[in-house]
Amino acid sequence: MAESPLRVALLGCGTVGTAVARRLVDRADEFAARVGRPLEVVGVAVRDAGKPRPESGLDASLFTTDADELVTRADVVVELIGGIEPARGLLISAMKHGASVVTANKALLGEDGPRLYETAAENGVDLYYEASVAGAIPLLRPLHVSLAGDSVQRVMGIVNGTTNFILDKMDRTGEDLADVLTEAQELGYAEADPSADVEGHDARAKAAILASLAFHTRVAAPDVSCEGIMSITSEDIRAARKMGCVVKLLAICERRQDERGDESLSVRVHPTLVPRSHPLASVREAYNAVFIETELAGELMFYGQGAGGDPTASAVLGDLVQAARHKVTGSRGPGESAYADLPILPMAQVQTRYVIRTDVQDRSGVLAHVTSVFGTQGVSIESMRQGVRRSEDGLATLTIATHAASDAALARTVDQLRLLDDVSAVTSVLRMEGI
Ligand SMILES: NC(=O)C1=CN([C@@H]2O[C@H](COP(=O)(O)OP(=O)(O)OC[C@H]3O[C@@H](n4cnc5c(N)ncnc54)[C@H](OP(=O)(O)O)[C@@H]3O)[C@@H](O)[C@H]2O)C=CC1
Ligand SMILES: N[C@@H](CC=O)C(=O)O
Repeated sequence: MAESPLRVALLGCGTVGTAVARRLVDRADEFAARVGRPLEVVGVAVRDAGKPRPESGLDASLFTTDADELVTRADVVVELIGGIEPARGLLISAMKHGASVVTANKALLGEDGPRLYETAAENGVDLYYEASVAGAIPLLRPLHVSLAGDSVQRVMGIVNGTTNFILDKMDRTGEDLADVLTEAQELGYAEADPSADVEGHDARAKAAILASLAFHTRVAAPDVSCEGIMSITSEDIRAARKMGCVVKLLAICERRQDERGDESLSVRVHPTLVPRSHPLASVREAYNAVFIETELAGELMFYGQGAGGDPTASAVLGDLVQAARHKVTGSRGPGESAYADLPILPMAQVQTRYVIRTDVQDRSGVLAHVTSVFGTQGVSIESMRQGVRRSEDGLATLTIATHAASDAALARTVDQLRLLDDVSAVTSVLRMEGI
């Protein structure tokens, strides 16, 4: 007798949901072979059930607006709606009804991950979310499973495709941010509300997920210091180019140890100058790349497509197969590990290198005044370069690169610079990594 199918409910049929559905339809036999039983899509919850969706390959009768009912009659629920509610309530209800769940929803995991892990554990079901960070790249399972015997020191990378697409295009064409953002939206990379991308909130949620897995501790999105790319101008990009750098939005999660040996974490997202010779500088378009530094393995780099329907569907479907196999075989995958309970270092104490651009009066004594401000605040200067005097305003650009300094000391330095008569404006302050 033929095996009865495993029931799959899809929540959402947008950019990612459509790609997932299409593949399930086109490769039904392969999925049945991999899982050990056929997968049957028993329903798809959407906002507009009457909208024609021929690209999904699914029968129109499967579409419904009653997601609450749908999740009660599935073995595996795949959530691709996004946002906090109704996604959270639906996932919790699905797990309470005995379904394993797969989601690509980093906003929800960043906000309320522990509640979801607990519900999964209480109900003996799987919760998988590989697609939530870095789209297609197999990253979370290697971090959580493959590196479980090692000790992660640092995770640093480009985890938002939309902002990388924007910064890369600005670098290559000299265009302004607003023009390039529209193109990223049209290509399906951006979130429903693109401010989540450009203000760094999407990368912040991903950094929280990465730090939690890397350091076996609980980090939520609000714990992550976050600056987006809205203030980056084409002038910043040109100036970076002159210095042999590119600007990238990086997520950085680091384990620190003080003199007494006490451990803490720094988790942050901000635009960063990266030398063109660094591998992260060559990450183009909507690609993502993540470096992991561990005690035993050393440096690992993960690279691939971080956004878009098909690439993200790859990760979602991998999770679906895994969850479905467990349903068939009865064995569970790895659960959450959050025993370490490490404190998060406040951003003011985090040490990075900086590049500060100022417009100064081109007259004698100016360099001495500027360097004395840095000296007073204990910020060590690595190099200083003055451009030629501009005919239109008589000012010159002075670019100062620092050695590692705390965020707080740097902020005081910038405040003091702004008070100097010689300094007409501090035009840019950027952190620098990857040297
Ligand atoms: N796009 C990408 O490149 C990536 C996205 N992700 C994540 O994947 C998830 C889905 O993203 P994406 O496919 O781009 O999103 P879309 O906005 O393209 O699609 C969202 C889908 O959810 C449906 N929906 C919205 N609200 C409800 C609701 N209240 N009840 C039922 N259905 C609803 C929409 O229905 P309708 O079609 O009727 O409007 C639509 O089908 C998000 O969590 C996102 O962060 C992760 C990695 C990459
Ligand atoms: N909007 C996100 C989509 C994937 O997570 C991005 O641009 O990376």
